[in-house]
Amino acid sequence: MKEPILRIHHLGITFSQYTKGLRRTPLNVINQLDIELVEGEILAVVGSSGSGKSLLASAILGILPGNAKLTGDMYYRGQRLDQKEKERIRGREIVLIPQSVNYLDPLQKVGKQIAISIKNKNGRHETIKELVQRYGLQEDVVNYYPFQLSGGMARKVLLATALVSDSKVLIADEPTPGLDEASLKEVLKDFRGLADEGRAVLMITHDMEAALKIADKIAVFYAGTTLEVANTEDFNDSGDLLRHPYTRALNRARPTVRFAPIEGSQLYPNQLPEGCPFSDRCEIKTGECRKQMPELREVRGGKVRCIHAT
Ligand SMILES: Nc1ncnc2c1ncn2[C@@H]1O[C@H](COP(=O)(O)OP(=O)(O)OP(=O)(O)O)[C@@H](O)[C@H]1O
Ligand code: NI
Repeated sequence: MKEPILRIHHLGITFSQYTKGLRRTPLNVINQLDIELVEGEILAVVGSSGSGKSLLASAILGILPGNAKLTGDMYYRGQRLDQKEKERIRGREIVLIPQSVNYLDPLQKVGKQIAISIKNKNGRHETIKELVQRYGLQEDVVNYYPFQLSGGMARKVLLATALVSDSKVLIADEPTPGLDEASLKEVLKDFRGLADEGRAVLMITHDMEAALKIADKIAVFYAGTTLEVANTEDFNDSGDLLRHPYTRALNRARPTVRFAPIEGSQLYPNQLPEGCPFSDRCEIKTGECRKQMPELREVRGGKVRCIHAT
């Protein structure tokens, strides 16, 4: 097996929040996130709103707010990734396409922002021109300021900026909303191209169909924990190859499978049951599930955090 370029092990995030007066209460929002990124692969991270997808990205890049406390370990190329190292490689070796397009510098023209990312100074102009055409942007978009862009256009600019960088790891947080069908295809193709060049891509998305189209593996997050890491092929109509009851439910909810919604909803971090965070909604839970958080373990070529998975 290939050594992962980025490994997140038992990541936890707790925010200390000021409540009445000067009292601080810790709010544990991420419990146990575990993922591995491998060069040449695309890992999609799926999970409902609030499951911790964007926080994972912020934790990797070292851009969490000051009141966040991290636990667990991260390794980049086998070396422990501390805050200083994160700052050193951010934007160079690990590049983020953020969820919010407010990330673009409002005071700088779009073309200039793309140009900064291009390592090879010769041919900059051509590279930008090519990207602009590829994503169907008007040619004069390079002279726009970010406020003059629509949401979809801004997203394409962010994508273009990340694509021309020389990074080893690309993290894209919800890259697809606001894209038309043709651009979506182009983006997914570009991600595949990056992976085929030997880079690693982490794609955070709500769009299960897009994830299944291009990812090699799918990590399923729920309430701040990784419940399963499955191979894309495991998501077939029967769902028999999937390992976790939540992943199977997600699979059944796909329009092309049965469109069966999942009952109940993900609880807020401070309301989670003891033990397995999914146990309050689970069809196969037993008393045992409430005792402790299950470990993420290998089952049939994937990983699952469920004591009943076989
Ligand atoms: N600065 C913060 N202080 C306190 N709680 C926070 C903070 N940022 C995020 N959270 C909480 O952490 C949890 C995970 O948030 P996160 O943004 O990672 O979710 P997400 O999976 O990216 O959701 P979405 O799909 O909506 O983007 C949520 O419950 C959120 O309310
Ligand atoms: Ni998010």
